[in-house]
Amino acid sequence: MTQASENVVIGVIGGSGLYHLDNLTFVKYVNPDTPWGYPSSPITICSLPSGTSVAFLARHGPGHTITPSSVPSRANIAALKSLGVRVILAFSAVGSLREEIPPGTFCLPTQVIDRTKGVRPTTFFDGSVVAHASFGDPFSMKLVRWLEGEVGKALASDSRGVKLAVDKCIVCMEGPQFSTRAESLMYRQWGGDLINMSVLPEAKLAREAEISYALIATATDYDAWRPHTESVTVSEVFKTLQANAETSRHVAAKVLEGLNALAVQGDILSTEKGSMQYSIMPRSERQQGEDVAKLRFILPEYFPE
Ligand SMILES: CSC[C@H]1O[C@H](OP(=O)(O)O)[C@H](O)[C@@H]1O
Ligand SMILES: Nc1ncnc2[nH]cnc12
Repeated sequence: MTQASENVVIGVIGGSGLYHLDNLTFVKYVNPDTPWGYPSSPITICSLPSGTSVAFLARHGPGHTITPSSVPSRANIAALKSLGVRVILAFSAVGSLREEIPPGTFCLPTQVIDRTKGVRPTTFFDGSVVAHASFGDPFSMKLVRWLEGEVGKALASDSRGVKLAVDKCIVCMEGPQFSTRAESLMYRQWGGDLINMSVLPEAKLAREAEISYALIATATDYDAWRPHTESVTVSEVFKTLQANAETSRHVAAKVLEGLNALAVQGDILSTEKGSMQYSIMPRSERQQGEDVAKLRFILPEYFPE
């Protein structure tokens, strides 16, 4: 296993349609081997105009060959953490469950409803070391509040006229098939505003690794709830995917410099950093050495040699 810190503080995860940040300067690829295997794709280290490096990872692989249920999220989060990443800005193509969120809208959700089906590993603590991370606020609220202003400004400076919706609730479903109309209507009744297949377990694992995580959800379709309208298809999603990816690259280029400065200064990390200290169940001689060694990879401060 390689645990070579690149002194990169910000990680970007790209979803459907967002397979690179080629508007930033390419530096190199790195491919950390983690106790949970290799990430979805080699990670691209890119530099911002100031020379600051950021890490980019394509969630479904560079050729979109990994289904949402098979994304190696533990390896992805562990690999980013091993490079030094403390903040993840994740992008996702999402369906809209609300008339007022048309395709093309960018959203910053603050809540999640879990409709995954237990087929994805959801924790780093599945061996003899047990932990219960707080997840009432599944996104880093300091990060989300900062992004509301900065993403809003970035979108206002772009010619596409994309709107930003805030304080939304995203449903994470098990794909790969899209929802039935009945499910889509039910999610609306539950208070869901958006739907995707990817935010979990990614957000949970980022929390366990004490990484501040926020999602920029980019709406591609109206899912299946609208009467007299065709339910979502991949060709529908593709109509907005490319434009959303270009806007995402514009947003990333605009916000990453400020985000890096804020992360280095530290306050934006303060809710997540240190949060696992009291989430890990007390030590016992029954904890296995190999489990402790794996956890040392993501949380070395709690599992010293
Ligand atoms: C291509 S439509 C369904 C697919 O798109 C989203 O992926 P991502 O979140 O990585 O942008 C959604 O979650 C599904 O995985
Ligand atoms: N309608 C939808 N349901 C789930 N994931 C999606 N990703 C994009 N659109 C989606």
